[in-house]
Amino acid sequence: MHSSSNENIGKLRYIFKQLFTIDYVKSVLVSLVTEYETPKIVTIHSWSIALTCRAVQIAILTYTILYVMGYQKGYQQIDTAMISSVTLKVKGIGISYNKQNEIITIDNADYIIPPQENNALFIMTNYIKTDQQRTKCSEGFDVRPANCTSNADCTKNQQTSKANGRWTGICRKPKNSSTTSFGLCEMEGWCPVENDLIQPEPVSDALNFTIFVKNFIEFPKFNTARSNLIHDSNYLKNCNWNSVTHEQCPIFRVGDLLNIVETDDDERQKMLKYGGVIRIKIDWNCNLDKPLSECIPKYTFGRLDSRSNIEKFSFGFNFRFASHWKYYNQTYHRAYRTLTKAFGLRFIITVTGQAGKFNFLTLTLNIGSMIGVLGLATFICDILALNCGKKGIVYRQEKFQTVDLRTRIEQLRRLSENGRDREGKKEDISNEDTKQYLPRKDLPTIQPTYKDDDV
Ligand SMILES: Nc1ncnc2c1ncn2[C@@H]1O[C@H](COP(=O)(O)OP(=O)(O)OP(=O)(O)O)[C@@H](O)[C@H]1O
Repeated sequence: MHSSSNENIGKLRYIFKQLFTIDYVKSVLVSLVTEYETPKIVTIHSWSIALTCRAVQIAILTYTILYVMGYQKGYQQIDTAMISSVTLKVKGIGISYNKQNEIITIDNADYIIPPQENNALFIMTNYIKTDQQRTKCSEGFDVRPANCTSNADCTKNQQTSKANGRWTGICRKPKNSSTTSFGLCEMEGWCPVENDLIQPEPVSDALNFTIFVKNFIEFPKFNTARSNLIHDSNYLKNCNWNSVTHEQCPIFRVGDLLNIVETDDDERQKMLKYGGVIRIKIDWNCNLDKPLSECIPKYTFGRLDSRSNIEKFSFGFNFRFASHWKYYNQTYHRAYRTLTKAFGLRFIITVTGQAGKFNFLTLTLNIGSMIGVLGLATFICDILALNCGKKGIVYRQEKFQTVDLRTRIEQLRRLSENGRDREGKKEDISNEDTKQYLPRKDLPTIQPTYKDDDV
């Protein structure tokens, strides 16, 4: 076992020595500058394989030219790292009524809360205002645990999270009512408690409010900046966005946006009454190989909240805020506040986009990829030609050339026998390692005594 592995190593050494003589290395170096090698091409005369190959090549070329180069503009460098700034301003006068049914006129400073936000805007279209002061009063009707028949009920349920103030432990009942009748627990805090069980009607004219969207963008890779404002101030002063006639006007009527995002009249009215969230998407898709004036935004709109008939638990959009003031006179001072529960439309503005410009490097890379993908045709046709059909075996024989190691070794052996290497020079066969693989002159056969597997 051990001697046979030594024998194998010896054989390999001999072969390598034969292959890598100094003269051989020299000849390889000379051939590097004097010989050009090219792959052998096998031509197969078969119309079916040829047509398949052409069909695949045409499909690849069509895909590359029409889709990659034409539609995807594979010759352009793309900049998606767009920088954007958005400023929003709303105009319009709204009319609402107070509890005494008096007309209240509100303007943008009243209904835009807060006055400025990042890429968002809230327009208050409905509200419940409650003037309050710090004192003791009954809990709200909608706070269920506040229903009581005795003081004990109010002490027991003190920990409710819906409480509007600190409960005093007293059950307040209407005057002259019996001991068994229901009352409400007393609380200490801002009184009276807000009553939002009756929803007022939304601000009329809210649909005619207009939103001015000012958007600036920059594509830093191409050092190009654009704005959504058209350089025609007379036009801008009088226009309102419309998807057909004024699609580049940056002033949007609230009613038009509601019509786009919600087709149902009843649902639109509920959005004004209970609030809602609307998305304004500004999309810049610029081909900077064309004139810069053609780099214009596209506006799309959508609803970002659930409809009232789908979401029963919580629909619309509302929040509370309070404005505080203090009243002083010579004898006392008191703290007051006006609590407002605001319902309205929240607009979220998102800006997306990309710009493309001709770039030679991108073009050559895509052409290189196309040439690489063309090799797929040969790959597919080779599989078909060599493995499918009756002639497959014939094509395989022609295409693949088997290197017969046994013959090659025999050649080397003969060379050694003559005492000359492949360049015709005298071979040194004095080495013991080499000697053991030389044919033994006393044996009648010239067949090698080792198998392919040994090599
Ligand atoms: N929401 C809007 N609807 C209609 N026009 C608007 C709106 N917002 C602004 N504008 C008008 O667009 C123009 C540019 O507005 P910009 O805010 O830049 O100027 P401004 O003089 O500060 O505006 P203003 O004082 O009228 O609010 C002004 O004529 C302004 O009145």
